[in-house]
Amino acid sequence: MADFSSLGLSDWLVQQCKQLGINKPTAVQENCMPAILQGRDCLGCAKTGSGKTAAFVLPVLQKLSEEPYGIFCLVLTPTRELAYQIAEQFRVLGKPLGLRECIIVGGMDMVSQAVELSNQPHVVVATPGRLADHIRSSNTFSMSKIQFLILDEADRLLEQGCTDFTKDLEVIMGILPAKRQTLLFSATLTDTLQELKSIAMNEPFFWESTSETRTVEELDQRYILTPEKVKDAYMVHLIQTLTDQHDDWSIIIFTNTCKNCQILTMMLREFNFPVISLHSMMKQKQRFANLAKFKASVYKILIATDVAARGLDIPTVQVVINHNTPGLPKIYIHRVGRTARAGRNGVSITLVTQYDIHLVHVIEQQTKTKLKEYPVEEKAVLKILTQVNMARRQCEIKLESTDFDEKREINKRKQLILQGKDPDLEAKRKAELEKIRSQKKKFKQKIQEQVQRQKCGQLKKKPMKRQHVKATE
Ligand SMILES: Nc1ncnc2c1ncn2[C@@H]1O[C@H](COP(=O)(O)OP(=O)(O)OP(=O)(O)O)[C@@H](O)[C@H]1O
Repeated sequence: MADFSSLGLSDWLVQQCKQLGINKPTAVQENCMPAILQGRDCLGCAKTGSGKTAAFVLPVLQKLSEEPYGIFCLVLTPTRELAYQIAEQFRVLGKPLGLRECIIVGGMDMVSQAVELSNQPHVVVATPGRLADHIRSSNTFSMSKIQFLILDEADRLLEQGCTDFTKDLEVIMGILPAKRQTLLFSATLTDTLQELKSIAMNEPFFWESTSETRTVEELDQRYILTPEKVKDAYMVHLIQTLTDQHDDWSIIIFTNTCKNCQILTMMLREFNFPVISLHSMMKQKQRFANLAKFKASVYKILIATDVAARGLDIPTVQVVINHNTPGLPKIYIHRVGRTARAGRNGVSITLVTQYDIHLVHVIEQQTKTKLKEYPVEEKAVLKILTQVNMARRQCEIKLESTDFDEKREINKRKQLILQGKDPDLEAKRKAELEKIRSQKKKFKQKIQEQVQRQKCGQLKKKPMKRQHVKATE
């Protein structure tokens, strides 16, 4: 197996790695770093927790130490928390260089960001929306000398999910030099491979780990089959059991909406669990503060939406619970990848209701693994069922009395405005679409009823015909 020196890193960088316990390159590092150091574009696809960040940070620092000038490297990433994490890796590994990095993400002060950008940092780590805003609104910085463009979680940046980055990416690409190295990394590149290849140029080097499965071997993947109405009781019982048995374990619970995230947090607090939440309706400072408290194990349980599904590297996380079964295998892979990182063990437990069984089958097919049942003592769950459901209802009522829904509406409107859309027109369009859809549904129903009636009529007619024939015979 190669060591970092033989891959082309200078002694100072090898020493920096050692200080962080990074002694031997992982497969993605061993394979991608030489190509990057040779100046090639690179697409790297490796499992969660396999060291993809260092696979691009180390070669960038190596090149920067040889030729430092201007804004040297731009890293784009889908979430704000991830931007801070990546910037920290640059800061720690690049300390001997006196590296100046700057983080450009939404929810933080734009003026101080503009000042930092105009001071020509070596590395900019950004979420696309906020960086595009800076490009649109000021000309106090230049990215024309960029040597490296890195898209971390590249497939997420290109897909048109609930946050669509494509327009912002266009703005950003517009100010970057054509001559640059482009590096794209993710644990799930394959769906968007062709698009990604077109962003990278010069025959990119492509490396994908050859493993059979798409999740790590150290991860024990489980499921619990539960009726929808008993799901929360199963979750409370599960957390109680896990925290009783392992008081040093940290747990992340993923759920599908901000509102659910809020309600579950309130509900688990009723049961005195040390819970904290992370979702996109929280103020950014609160998001960072909560994540920091979870990382420092001040709170052992984090309830989050998919804003925390990708990239976050928190070694103490031993368990991931999916409160809802993810609708896409890709989301499942990233969520459960928050545990069992860098060779450690971990457990994932997915709560599966009667409506989600087909989703589990698709997940199993795509990840090429079989989820095993997690044994639960049903009697114990039934004992707490009424108490849990009552607590949930009370929390729902409490939340309804706050301005949470109103804030959500305002947030939606803000998002639409940022996308250049008129919220009122959009609402009208949505209502019209809904009307058309319901008309279509009614029309379809009518036709079906008619066909059904005709069929019945024919069935009744047929024996009559036979009778008639008989009669004439
Ligand atoms: N060569 C190495 N030896 C040991 N640990 C390493 C090595 N390289 C990176 N690590 C550590 O492994 C952990 C996971 O790395 P990283 O966050 O880069 O994973 P990733 O592949 O980007 O995962 P994800 O797909 O979830 O974003 C980090 O704590 C990092 O410090």
